[in-house]
Amino acid sequence: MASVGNEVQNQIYEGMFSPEQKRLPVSFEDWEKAANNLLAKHSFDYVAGGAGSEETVHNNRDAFKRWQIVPRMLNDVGSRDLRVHLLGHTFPHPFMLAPIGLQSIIHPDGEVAVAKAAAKMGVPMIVSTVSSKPMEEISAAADGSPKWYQLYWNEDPEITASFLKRAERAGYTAIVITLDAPVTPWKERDLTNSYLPFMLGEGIGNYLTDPVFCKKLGCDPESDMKTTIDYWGQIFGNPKVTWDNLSFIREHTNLPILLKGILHPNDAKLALEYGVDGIIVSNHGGRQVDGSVAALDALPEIVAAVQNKVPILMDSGIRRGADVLKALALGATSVLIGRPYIYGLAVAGEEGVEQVLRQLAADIDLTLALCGKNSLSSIDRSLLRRK
Ligand SMILES: Cc1cc2nc3c(=O)[nH]c(=O)nc-3n(C[C@H](O)[C@H](O)[C@H](O)COP(=O)(O)O)c2cc1C
Ligand SMILES: O=C(O)C(=O)c1ccccc1
Repeated sequence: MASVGNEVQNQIYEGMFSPEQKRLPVSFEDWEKAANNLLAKHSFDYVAGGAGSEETVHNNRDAFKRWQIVPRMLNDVGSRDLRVHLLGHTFPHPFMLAPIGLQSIIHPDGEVAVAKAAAKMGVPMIVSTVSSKPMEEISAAADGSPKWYQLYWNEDPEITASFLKRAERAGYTAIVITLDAPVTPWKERDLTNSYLPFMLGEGIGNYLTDPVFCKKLGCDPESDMKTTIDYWGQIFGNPKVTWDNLSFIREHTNLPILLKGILHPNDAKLALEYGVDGIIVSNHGGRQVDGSVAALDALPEIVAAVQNKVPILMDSGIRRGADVLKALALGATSVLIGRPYIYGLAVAGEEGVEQVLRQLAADIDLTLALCGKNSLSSIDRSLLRRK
């Protein structure tokens, strides 16, 4: 491999071309296939599936194909700067790990394995409210590496406040509020498999360890799982919240707040009015509304509406380096990946996640160079042509 630029590049490529890497898949499709072979059908379907006919899952991918990269030549790409500056921090790569709940259904080490792999690569992890493990344990595994906390509103404000306090104390540096899941979506694979893992107590690690939850429950949560899950079902989720409820979150945390699940430019404008610190354009990987706009297609109008006032991140359908560059060219500061790292976790635990992250980082680096660019900040709309 000729000239791999700087230290970050050297770390990405370490061992990548050694024969033993042949054990693990390379393409997204092969990771997905390997995960499908290893996981129980209901678990794989839970991850891969989307809402209804899964049209949105397909829309997300099709949207990337409608944009084509027009590479430039002779621009000195010997060393590339892949860093991203976001909310006062500098991250080595332009991607983060999307919040994904219930990871113990994929691998017994779940979020702990993911946190270790992310920390090795300096990739920030966003930890879900419905993580299998408690947020403190995941934070300890991340060993000082940056992580954000994703909040699902609870019916009970005291529990929500307790989660926010715990997140700040455990070293999380931003709060991501997910807006696009006010109710449980219509997911036909899960209904066909009769598999609703959160009703089996798979994603309640944060609740089992929460002093407010436990006090209200009035018993030791682990000793009476049925009562615990019933109570969790009563307080989890809050479809009644409105924009005005954001003030409650603001009052209970000093951390920056990002809203995840914005698709309409008018909602992006409202987000600015309500003083949030960032926006994540996302359709939850196609898991909520069947036949909804692809996240990438929603991005340009939101970028125009926000006018650089806050950073915009994007997820849903990112699979390869070129996808990341397209999202950045359309105005995203960084992106989130979901299923790709979960398939890495399914196939080879921590090592699998690390390998997926390295492969994506390498693909981004090489594609950037081949586009005639040597930094992410030099990417803009002029890199793309709409098909
Ligand atoms: C199995 C699974 C569980 C998820 N759980 C959460 C969650 O707990 N909180 C959340 O905000 N988003 C959740 N998401 C959505 C992801 O954060 C992200 O938006 C989506 O996976 C991105 O799309 P991609 O998988 O196509 O990359 C989940 C997605 C999957 C696949
Ligand atoms: O599965 C999901 O996408 C998700 O966000 C979720 C929401 C509630 C409970 C468990 C997972």
